[in-house]
Amino acid sequence: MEQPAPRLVRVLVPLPLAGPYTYAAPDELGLAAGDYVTVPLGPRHVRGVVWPGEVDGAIDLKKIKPVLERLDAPRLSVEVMNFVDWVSAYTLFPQGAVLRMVMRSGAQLDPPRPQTGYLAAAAIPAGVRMTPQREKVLEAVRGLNFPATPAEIARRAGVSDGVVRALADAGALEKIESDPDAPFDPPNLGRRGKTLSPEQADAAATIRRHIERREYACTLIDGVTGSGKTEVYLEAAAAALKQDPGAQVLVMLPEIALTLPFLKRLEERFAAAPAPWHSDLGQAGRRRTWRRVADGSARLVVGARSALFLPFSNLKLIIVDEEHDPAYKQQDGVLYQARDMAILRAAHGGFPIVLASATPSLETAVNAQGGRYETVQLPSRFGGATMPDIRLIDMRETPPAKQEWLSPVLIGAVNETLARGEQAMLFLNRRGYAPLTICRKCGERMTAPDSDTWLVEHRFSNRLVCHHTGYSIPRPDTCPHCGAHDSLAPCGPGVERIAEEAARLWPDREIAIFSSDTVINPAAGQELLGRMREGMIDILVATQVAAKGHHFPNLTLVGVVDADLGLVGGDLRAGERTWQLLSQVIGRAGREEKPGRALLQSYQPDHPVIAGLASGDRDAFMEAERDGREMLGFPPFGRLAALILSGENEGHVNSAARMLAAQVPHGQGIEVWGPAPAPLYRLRGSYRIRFLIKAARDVSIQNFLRAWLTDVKIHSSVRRTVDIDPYSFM
Ligand SMILES: Nc1ncnc2c1ncn2[C@@H]1O[C@H](COP(=O)(O)OP(=O)(O)OP(=O)(O)O)[C@@H](O)[C@H]1O
Ligand SMILES: [Zn+2]
Repeated sequence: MEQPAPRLVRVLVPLPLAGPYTYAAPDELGLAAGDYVTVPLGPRHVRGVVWPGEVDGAIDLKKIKPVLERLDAPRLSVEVMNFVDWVSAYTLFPQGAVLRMVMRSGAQLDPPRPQTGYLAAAAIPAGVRMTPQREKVLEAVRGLNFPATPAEIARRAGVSDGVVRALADAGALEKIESDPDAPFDPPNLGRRGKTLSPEQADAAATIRRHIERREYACTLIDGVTGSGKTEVYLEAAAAALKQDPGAQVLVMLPEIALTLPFLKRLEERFAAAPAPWHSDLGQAGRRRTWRRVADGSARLVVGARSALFLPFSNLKLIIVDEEHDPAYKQQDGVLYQARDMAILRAAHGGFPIVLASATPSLETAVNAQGGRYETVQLPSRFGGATMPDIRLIDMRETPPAKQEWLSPVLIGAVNETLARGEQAMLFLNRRGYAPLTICRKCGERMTAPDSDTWLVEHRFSNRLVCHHTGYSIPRPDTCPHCGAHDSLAPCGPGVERIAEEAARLWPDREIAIFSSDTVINPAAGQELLGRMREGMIDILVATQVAAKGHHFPNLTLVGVVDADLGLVGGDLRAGERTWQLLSQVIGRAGREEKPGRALLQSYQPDHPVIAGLASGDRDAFMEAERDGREMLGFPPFGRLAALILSGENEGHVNSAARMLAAQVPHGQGIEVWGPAPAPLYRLRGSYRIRFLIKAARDVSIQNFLRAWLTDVKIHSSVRRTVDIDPYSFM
């Protein structure tokens, strides 16, 4: 008798393959689209997802292998699967590479392993011998409000694991088996937020109307720094959560430094901690959030850009805070713009999205002007606080002392501020001590051996570091080129050097550096921010990590050490970015009753960006930016894509570039520039060549690239990376 033909399914695995593969679906597994499964792939077993859509007709049944098992996890929703397909079609990265962002390592699909943790026992059994080390453990355990592992307790107590285990064995600690995927407490929706000002209430009502209609709509909250945008969108979040008992809300933030204080704020608002998603979460924390987002029980999620790819079961609102922030662009792996993809997600999911910013991106501003987004405005600070007074310091007229960076005018302002018992921030968006190290003897510049990049001196760690690749070496005593002793001289300042100058000027004051080097983990960041808020720090020397979101009540002076810094280089968004960053930083000053001021040190005070910041005329600046981009047909008036060829064999990279250049297809409304050596021609030992493709708005740049790239076969050692809507031109 003939076997009945097996039912066939498509399975997408989280690998950069062409698309889903076909497998036989054993009846007993009862498979449906969205199920997580294990399938054989060559000699390996891999995890993937049963993908929607028809199996390709021409299939050799003899070659079809069966799905091996179905994994125990809630089905991936059709919406998320569609989203994976759209992101793939938009970015031109394979579906499997996008699915990988949803499935991660796949470890969260393993069955849960109960976690053993310990708390303080009610009493210490008689006869347990106490030692100073054991005392430390007991003290650490008494401070716990959750069962912790022996390793965690040991870390807190500053002893070895063995001490903890011995105490546990002696019965002095209580053993608790806990659910590693413990559900998140539901948000308390009966709790009311802060009483909104009339402007805030209007803004919130507009967004609520979109939520009630259960339709896609994009609303921009355009409000100055400190205007209370957060309170407005929290009202919207509450409304969406109330509307439907299963609804999920995602709040996206550009950076982890912002995430932690924000989690606290939400916890206060909803009397329950939201589900967090960020790089510092650890395996267990990630797993818990992932599983609870998948089963729908995590209703309020706060995360960095990758949170957009969590397996939501019922997402009903997305909020993108600081929507203009360039950190929303993912710069490795699948290259995507999380704000743009969030809008796509909401549009296809048929639910509202909210963007918030004090300095909207030009893309967003143009969409708002064109009526594609609705805008709600908060033109003044909450509670009557005034906007800071902004002044330029012309560095040509009042220069700093030799080998110093603060002009007498800024120094005077800091003195006044400190004398009033207030705090100052000195802002310089450059990590480390000095961006360049030069040999005074032979003129050699210290560069990375495998990249065309300068090595940045870091005094804390006494190393020279490449900021592009992370490569570093101990700071040498002799010049590697001419061998001269003690000849290496730092050129220019980074935050560490500014802090050194500040310590010379204000030796009795408390000075702290806030940058990603000095704040190595979120806990350290929290601690520093706490000290700053409480006024224990007089002068904070900071990079852009301190620029956004923070609220320091007693900070009244912001000094921008080098306002011109971001303007160099031919980046299409250099002016816009400088504007946004400096507006954010300035916005940290005077957020409560004491008025704030900002001083910008500049060697080109007439530059339109610098002059515009000083006059505070955002509309004029945006208008000029807009006209410039429109004239050149740059985004959002046209589309851009970059094609980067890279490889360790320079000859292969060059010939691939020539082949591609020779076969550029003809396309209406499309221009291809290049090939040209990338500004960073050598990076991590690879040679890099770039093309830039510009298309009119109504042309599919993806179709053009697909046609071009599938036709040309290049050497297998050459990597080809497509970057749709590039933000980096290096
Ligand atoms: N309706 C309100 N009632 C009481 N306090 C409020 C209200 N709205 C805002 N605030 C307070 O004002 C300060 C600024 O508000 P918020 O952080 O929401 O502003 P923002 O516009 O998001 O700021 P930024 O863009 O600078 O980060 C916060 O301390 C906040 O708690
Ligand atoms: Zn030398």
